[in-house]
Amino acid sequence: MVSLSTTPFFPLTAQKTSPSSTRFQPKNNNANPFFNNKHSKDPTNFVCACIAPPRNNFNTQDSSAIQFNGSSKSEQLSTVRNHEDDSDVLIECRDVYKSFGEKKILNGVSFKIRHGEAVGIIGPSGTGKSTILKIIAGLLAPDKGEVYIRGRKRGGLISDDEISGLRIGLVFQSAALFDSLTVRENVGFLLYEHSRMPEEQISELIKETLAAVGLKGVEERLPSELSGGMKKRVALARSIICDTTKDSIEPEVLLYDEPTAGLDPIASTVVEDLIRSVHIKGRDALGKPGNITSYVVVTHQHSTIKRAIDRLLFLHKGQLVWEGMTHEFTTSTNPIVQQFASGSLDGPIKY
Ligand SMILES: Nc1ncnc2c1ncn2[C@@H]1O[C@H](COP(=O)(O)OP(=O)(O)OP(=O)(O)O)[C@@H](O)[C@H]1O
Repeated sequence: MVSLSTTPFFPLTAQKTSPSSTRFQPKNNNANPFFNNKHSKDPTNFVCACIAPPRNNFNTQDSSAIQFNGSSKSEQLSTVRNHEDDSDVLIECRDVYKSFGEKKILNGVSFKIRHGEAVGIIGPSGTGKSTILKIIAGLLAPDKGEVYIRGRKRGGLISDDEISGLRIGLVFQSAALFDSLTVRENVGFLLYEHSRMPEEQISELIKETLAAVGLKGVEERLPSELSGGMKKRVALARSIICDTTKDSIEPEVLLYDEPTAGLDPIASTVVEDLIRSVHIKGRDALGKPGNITSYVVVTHQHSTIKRAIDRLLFLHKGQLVWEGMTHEFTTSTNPIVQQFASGSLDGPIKY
């Protein structure tokens, strides 16, 4: 199943104008949330895709600990414990390179995201964290290197819709809601547009999904009537809602780009707990297990790292320079990690 830009069911080609639905009409016409994305001015960038056939034999154990070898000069990584098999790998980036014009952003990034993982990508500003998320989501193509989705090499951006088996959703930092649509219409957008579910059933599902992210009675509000934290929760609801009438529900990986940026500490905690609660290892506000198989969070916030992430990938100058479990982050002897963790001006990271 192809995924989206902000929701797992987003159509392959992005909307160039406000959504025009046969089931609902926007109240005004300034609504394309995809123009709000941090770097993209061209809506045609918002094609998406990903997937590969289902593979059985998932290992649902936590990921193994991988730690940095302590050498900041070589910035080499050593894997302390290898997985015996890769049958639980949902996404793999292998030696990914990306430049924008003359500017080299990613310089050979490799990592795997496994079934059940909660992974964070951290590192200094401009080091390519959002870029790698967009490459995973299929919004950008790497210049070199490959992305494998459940063991299958992704061939392109929108060309992958014939393969299925994993949904990948990207939750943008800006929440990227359609301004002219109500919360109900935003959350149910793709079900209204692309499913055969009856409207009543969609409405019920929207209500349930909003309740799962702790929002009740806001269905008919416009995004402008919500706080920043509420918008992020609506965006999260839109990402996790899915067509429950389908025979099989595919596993889903959610990619969060700075989900707590701009929020006060308490609102951040709410969002961090929500991210945990919609994961398969969590429980939502209604006490039900979440349906997000694995997730990846790009963040700068210590609270988010501590509260919502189990394993960290540290990117610096377009390379993976450290990876390890979250509890290893603050005790790492790697000077890059130490400087970043302490916020010191002295160290290898220069601005
Ligand atoms: N579509 C694009 N066109 C041109 N340059 C881009 C584009 N997307 C990203 N960049 C540039 O690539 C670099 C990396 O951007 P990216 O957003 O991936 O960094 P980041 O690590 O997420 O940064 P931050 O932590 O500040 O959000 C930046 O210099 C950015 O300006």
